[in-house]
Amino acid sequence: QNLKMMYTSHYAPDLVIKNDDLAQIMDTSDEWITQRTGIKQRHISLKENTSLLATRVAKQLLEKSGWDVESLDIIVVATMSPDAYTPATGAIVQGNIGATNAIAFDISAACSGYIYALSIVESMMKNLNFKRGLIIGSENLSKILDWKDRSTAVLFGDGAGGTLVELSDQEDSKILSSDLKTIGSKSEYLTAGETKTLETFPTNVPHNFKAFQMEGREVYSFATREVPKSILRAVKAAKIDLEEVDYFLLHQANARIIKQVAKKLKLDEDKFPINIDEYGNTSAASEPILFDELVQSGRIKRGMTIAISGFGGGLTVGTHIIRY
Ligand SMILES: O=C(O)C1CCN(c2ccc(-c3cc(CO)ccc3Cl)cn2)CC1
Repeated sequence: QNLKMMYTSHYAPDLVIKNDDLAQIMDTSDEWITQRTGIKQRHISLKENTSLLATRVAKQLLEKSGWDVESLDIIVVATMSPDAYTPATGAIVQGNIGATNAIAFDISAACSGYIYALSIVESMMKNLNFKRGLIIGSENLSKILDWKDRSTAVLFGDGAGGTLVELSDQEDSKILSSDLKTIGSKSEYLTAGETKTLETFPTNVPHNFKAFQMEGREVYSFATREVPKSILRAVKAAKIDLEEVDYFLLHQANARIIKQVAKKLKLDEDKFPINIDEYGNTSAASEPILFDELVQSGRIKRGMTIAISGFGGGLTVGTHIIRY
């Protein structure tokens, strides 16, 4: 049995903050942000937390598919900005949409979260004889950023993207191969939300929540080194040639990184779509948002072979080769 990507959808909050808006509140410029990242604007959530962004995507997917919500067997939300330690954002979504027959939980793999979630859902659906699943990448990064740190605050945005998947006997559409890798020795390079306290019986819980921090140069070089390797491992495992991949959907962390990966693989940049200009870096939401935009625009068609890669906090990297 094979996992088939059935429907895609995405949602970004209405408030759009342009680079010039940020230049009003911190020492940065549209020119610097555009040149160094490719970002022109980002969506910022004022009232919708991570579960609400994810719930909108879930409702859009149920609308688009016509599926009965009670036919869902599993819901996984990939996020590094959950509503809370508990309940899981996925469980909140399950309650919001009334998917009473679905088990629901979160996974935490930062910008590779959607990629890792796809593998977890595929394995659990095959093992537990599930039929239908919902995977959502959802982030409220604006709530965990240090808005005084211009080196990171300008890079991120809020949003959610999701996919309805179905286990099917058909051979036409499936995950051809998966490559997942974690380098925990470099985990300190990208952190957020660490709660430190030295008190034995702390009186003020939660302790001082630590905002997002990143060793940009280290993460940047990790990405340009590890992403091409992950793609090559996945292509080899799929027993196809690199040239047979129609599109490479890379985590939208930085436009220059995406171009550098294309160059390293000696492939045409047209095969590496970029929408970071519109959304900024939305971490776990970035791959499913890009995937939906390419399906909706008709650039990705049934029968095509796509590579979808995530990379970031952990540090983690992962690639699926999917025959769509
Ligand atoms: O050019 C410059 O000076 C700077 C150099 C540093 N840059 C970076 C560095 C790392 C990331 C990044 C972030 C995540 C987190 O989701 C995941 C994956 C990556 Cl590769 C994004 N930008 C921005 C431009």
